[in-house]
Amino acid sequence: MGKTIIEKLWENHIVHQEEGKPDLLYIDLHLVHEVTSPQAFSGLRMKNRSVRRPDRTFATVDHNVPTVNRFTITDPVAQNQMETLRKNCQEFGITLADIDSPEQGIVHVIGPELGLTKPGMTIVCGDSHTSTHGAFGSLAFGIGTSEVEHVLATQTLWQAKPKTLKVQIDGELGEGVLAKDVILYVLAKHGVNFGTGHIIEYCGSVIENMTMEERMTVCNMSIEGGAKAGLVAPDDTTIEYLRGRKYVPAGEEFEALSTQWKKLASDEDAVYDKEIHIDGSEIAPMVSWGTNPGQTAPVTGRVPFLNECKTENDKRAVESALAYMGFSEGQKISDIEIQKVFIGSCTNSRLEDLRMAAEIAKGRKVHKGVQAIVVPGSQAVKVLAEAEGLDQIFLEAGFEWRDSGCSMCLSMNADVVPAGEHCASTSNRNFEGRQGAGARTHLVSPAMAAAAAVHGRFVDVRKLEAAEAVH
Ligand SMILES: CC(C)[C@H](C(=O)O)[C@@H](O)C(=O)O
Ligand code: SF4
Repeated sequence: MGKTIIEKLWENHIVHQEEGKPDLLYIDLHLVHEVTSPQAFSGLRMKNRSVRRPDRTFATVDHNVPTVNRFTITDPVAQNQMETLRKNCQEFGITLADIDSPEQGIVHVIGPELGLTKPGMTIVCGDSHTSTHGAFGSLAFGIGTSEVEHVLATQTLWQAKPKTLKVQIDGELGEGVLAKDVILYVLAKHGVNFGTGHIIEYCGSVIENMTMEERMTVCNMSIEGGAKAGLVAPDDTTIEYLRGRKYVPAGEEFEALSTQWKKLASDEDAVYDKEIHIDGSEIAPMVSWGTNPGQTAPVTGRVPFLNECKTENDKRAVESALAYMGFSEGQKISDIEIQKVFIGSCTNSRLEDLRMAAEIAKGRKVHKGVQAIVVPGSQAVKVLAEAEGLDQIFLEAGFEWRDSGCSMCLSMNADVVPAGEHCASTSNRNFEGRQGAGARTHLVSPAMAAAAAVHGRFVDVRKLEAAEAVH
């Protein structure tokens, strides 16, 4: 019987295996940020240990960096975490993309951008959205702080082997339907637990036709479906994205690596523990209306009526989401008024995402009473976006143009949504209080977020001009 890419990656990294116990896996790349690493380094220090492979470890600051006046950090907790990471990296010999580095950015944006992320690798980080790196055909997952310490000390990790899940998305996406809509649709249809205990392989024509940026958006939210990780087999798109990047070998070595990478693809006769099939042509631009990413509807739809809930549990979840979000049953998505717009996060803050938002923003104006911020995922994305004039498009339309960081994705820095306000956000999580106490998050694509900024409510990006002719 053939093997899935998931099994191939797993087996390639086993250092030690014993019946009935987790496997010991070798870790190729360990990414580190300021929030989940301080205790891990303290642990090392207490035990008098060093970092086993500083050359396979790379750090940056992202969660609590300010996105305006970035060198004036007023929050003492943020200041302390960043200072601690700086000291730890110096002491243990780890490369740090610090706040003043042109390589600084959200850890899941800079890994791929620098070519640290490569096919065939095991990649870990003390952060749940490490699944993003799976887009490159790597086994990438988030770990806890004690595991961060274990990897720092040994470059290995104990892991029980998860099951395999194939998510095949065939057909073609309609105009205006983006990668974010694809993953939101999967979550709306299959719920936030469909991936529990599994590693997902995404495949099918829709995935094959996606750029690396789009694949990253999809893999990023695997964790929202409960999966351990999500990945896409490497192909020519992957190889062309990586060619010439800073940490990727050049010349003949690159060609040899590319040949190896392609062999990772699942064998024709590989069998998965579970499969999900989706027709891409059914997907519309999506908007989350509730307090988990599965509580999502097409922009043309509405929030549920309570009597549509199939179980008591469902009903309770919908009831509490409606109360938190301030909605009544059956309310139309297009009637939701928004006050904040956040274009950013490791889900949707790469150059392509910003281009798609700018396309909508161009020649339009942010709606009165709406604050809209655009936060590039890395300083490198910022430079590239500015080189093609995207900052000017946004600024002329009334958006704010910021420095890179996690920003409004979670309330760990100054970018917070006030209680009761609705935010159209290109991020990945919408639970209660995520963007600030009482904040109401709606997960959408970059195009949908930009359109919401212009209209002050959700509009169908596929019918933008028609909508504007009416108003
Ligand atoms: C702060 C960090 C531990 C957290 C995570 O692991 O995901 C954050 O990145 C998030 O998105 O909630
Ligand atoms: S952008 Fe958001 S989801 Fe991504 S790492 Fe930062 S806080 Fe987590």
